[in-house]
Amino acid sequence: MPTTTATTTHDGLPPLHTHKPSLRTTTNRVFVVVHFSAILALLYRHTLSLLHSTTLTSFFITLTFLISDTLLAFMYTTTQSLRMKPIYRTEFPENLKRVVEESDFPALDVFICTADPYKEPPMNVVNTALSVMAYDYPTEKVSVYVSDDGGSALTLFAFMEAAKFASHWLPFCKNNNIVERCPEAYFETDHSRFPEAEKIKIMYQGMKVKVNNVMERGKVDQEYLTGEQEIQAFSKWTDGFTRQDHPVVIQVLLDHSKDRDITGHLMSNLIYVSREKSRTSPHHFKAGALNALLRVSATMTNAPIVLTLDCDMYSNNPDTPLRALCYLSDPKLRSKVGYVQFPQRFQGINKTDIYASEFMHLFIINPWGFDGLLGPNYVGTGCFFSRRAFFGGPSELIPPEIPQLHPNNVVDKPLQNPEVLELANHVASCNYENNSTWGHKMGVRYGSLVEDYFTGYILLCEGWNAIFCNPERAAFLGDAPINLLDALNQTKRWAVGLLEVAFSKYSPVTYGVRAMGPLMGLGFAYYAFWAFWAIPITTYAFVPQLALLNGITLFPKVSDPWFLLYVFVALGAYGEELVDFVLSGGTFLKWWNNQRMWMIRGLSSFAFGFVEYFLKSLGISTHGFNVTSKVLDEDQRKRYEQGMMEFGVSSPFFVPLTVAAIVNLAAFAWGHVKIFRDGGSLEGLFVQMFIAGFGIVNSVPIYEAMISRNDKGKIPTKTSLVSTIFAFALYAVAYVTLRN
Ligand SMILES: O=c1ccn([C@@H]2O[C@H](COP(=O)(O)OP(=O)(O)O[C@H]3O[C@H](CO)[C@@H](O)[C@H](O)[C@H]3O)[C@@H](O)[C@H]2O)c(=O)[nH]1
Ligand SMILES: [Mn+2]
Repeated sequence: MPTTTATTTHDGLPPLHTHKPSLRTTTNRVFVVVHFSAILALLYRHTLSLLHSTTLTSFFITLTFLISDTLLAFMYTTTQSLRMKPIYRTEFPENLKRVVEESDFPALDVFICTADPYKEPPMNVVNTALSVMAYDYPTEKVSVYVSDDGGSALTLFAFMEAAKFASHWLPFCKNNNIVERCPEAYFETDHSRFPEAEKIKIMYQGMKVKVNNVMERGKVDQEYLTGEQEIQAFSKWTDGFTRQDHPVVIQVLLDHSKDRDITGHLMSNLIYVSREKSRTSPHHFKAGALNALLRVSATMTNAPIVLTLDCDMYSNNPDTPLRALCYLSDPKLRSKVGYVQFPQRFQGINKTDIYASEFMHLFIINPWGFDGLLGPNYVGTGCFFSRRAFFGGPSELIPPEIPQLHPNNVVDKPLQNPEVLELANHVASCNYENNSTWGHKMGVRYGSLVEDYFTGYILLCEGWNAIFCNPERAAFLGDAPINLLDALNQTKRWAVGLLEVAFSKYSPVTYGVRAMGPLMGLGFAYYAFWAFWAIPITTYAFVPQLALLNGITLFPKVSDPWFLLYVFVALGAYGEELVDFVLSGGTFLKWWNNQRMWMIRGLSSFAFGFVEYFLKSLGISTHGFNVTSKVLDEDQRKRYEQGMMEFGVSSPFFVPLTVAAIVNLAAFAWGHVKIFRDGGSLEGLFVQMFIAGFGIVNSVPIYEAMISRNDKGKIPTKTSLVSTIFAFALYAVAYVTLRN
């Protein structure tokens, strides 16, 4: 039986949270010993055959499998660390007000990042902001900061409209106790039982039309502006203003000391920030944006709790800050907890999640595993930080360069005080960080395209703990890519960013293990070396098949006892994943697609990520943060909902996938010919036939997209042709090398 440890804050006070270990802990631990022994036996066998290889070809083939299987074993070991002590938490937000007076709740600064109005429609960003402004939290304590790295007047315009709409939307939500506080999501369903709902819906749609008009024109015309103040706000967009080169823009859109909603209640602060940009200084993408916000917010409100959100992650539950507080205000945890991470969960995923973008392992399963150790990784959004965590480890504060940025500083001036605004502008300038430790010892860390992973990891290394909070009703809902190319580009960016950490002096296998112990270190290494999957996946996608085409046997016969070992190792690994996945709330089909996407990424995102990383290290190319598009194409959306894989464009990503699909099919067919026509024995070729067959089953969407589809999402003929040529070339190379 699991033991339940309830944490009571003080004598007699009700508990704020509890947690229990996973029931599978013991099974997991026993299984890893058995399974790992089998893996070692397999590697031993490879080593023996390597030593006894008779020809150069067999030597190289064995070496390839030895390397691939060693990498598989390494990745396997890293994931096991997260199976050793998973825990599940529950919190009791309903008890919070009995433990902490509402007036003692800490203030909350919310950061929302956006970077490009054409890839991240301003109306979506507005929805995210409105959903958090409507939190069930004392309004005077909430400040929402929008960081616009796109430096777009269109986004500012949308937010001016949003500020007006908020004065209707916020009281409507609170007075009617609406759960769904993101207007777009709310109005998707019918709400005729609230008389005002219709009126507000019309208002919302009016705002949408206005914003979309401005978007279409690409600029904010004077006719849309009311009053001197609004005109003034856009005066910074002069002719020389571009997204890469522009001054700081900070605009207070709502000021809680004076702006009231239509029922007369004060509203939370809403502040638009676009940090200064110049082509000559590095801006460090989202990490830079967050650091600028950390400083700007410090000068204006300096709330002790900071929530970071991506523009596409709206709040789906108004009590979320209370849940975070259940941990952040617990006196037993308070001084050690650096952040409380909520999982990324998504809206609009299709029934079987064809692109595996729910990332069940990344966002749910592994965080449970981390949570039983020191805490989950930070995933960039939906995370409540203690501001203090950005300034050195729990026992050693690194003071910022000016006292106003100190996490304990109390801001005693109003938001729009000229001195405050002047300082806010100063700390958002692009030279501010020169000769400072921002991004290195302080704030969000620089040097990786996955600033989230890197920063969370470093905070944990510094001695902070973190909490994984996964309430039943999703706290936040975000957008996932709905076409294959977007999905693969996203994982390629992650793969590159993770390699940047893997090969830095902070590598989890060295630095991480030293700082946090082997289990945490390995858990983080699993991600750092993510791109390494490319090697075994590519090997298994091509080598057994090319050997089969040339009649060469690579694996033990079915009657050989070693065959059983192979079966056990493979089924064990796959089976364990399946059990984990399904018991964590997934379905069999989602799991199936998840494993397919793992292979697809291996052949594309991971492989290309690898190449890109090494080209960059050699100084041959550079890489940037390519923002994922959140714009929905209606046709694409329909195909996505029907579960069709979207190719459409010709991209190098699709070539290895298509080549693999062709080679596997050819090998499988040729294997049959050999067995049935030439009377070959299935015994020896069984494993290779099985692998090719498995490849084929996984490639079904690719065959469909090559041959039987006629919609815009099919594989372009050019890609099919190029891939066929590559497949032949591979065959030719194999023929020449394997047959002698
Ligand atoms: O120069 C930049 C680039 C991006 N962003 C913002 O970063 C967020 C994430 O970008 P997105 O294109 O949505 O990337 P995803 O791959 O979907 O994001 C995941 O991966 C990122 C790291 O690669 C993390 O920052 C995110 O939180 C995490 O959800 C968005 O809000 C962007 O507006 C900026 O503010 N400035
Ligand atoms: Mn995103």
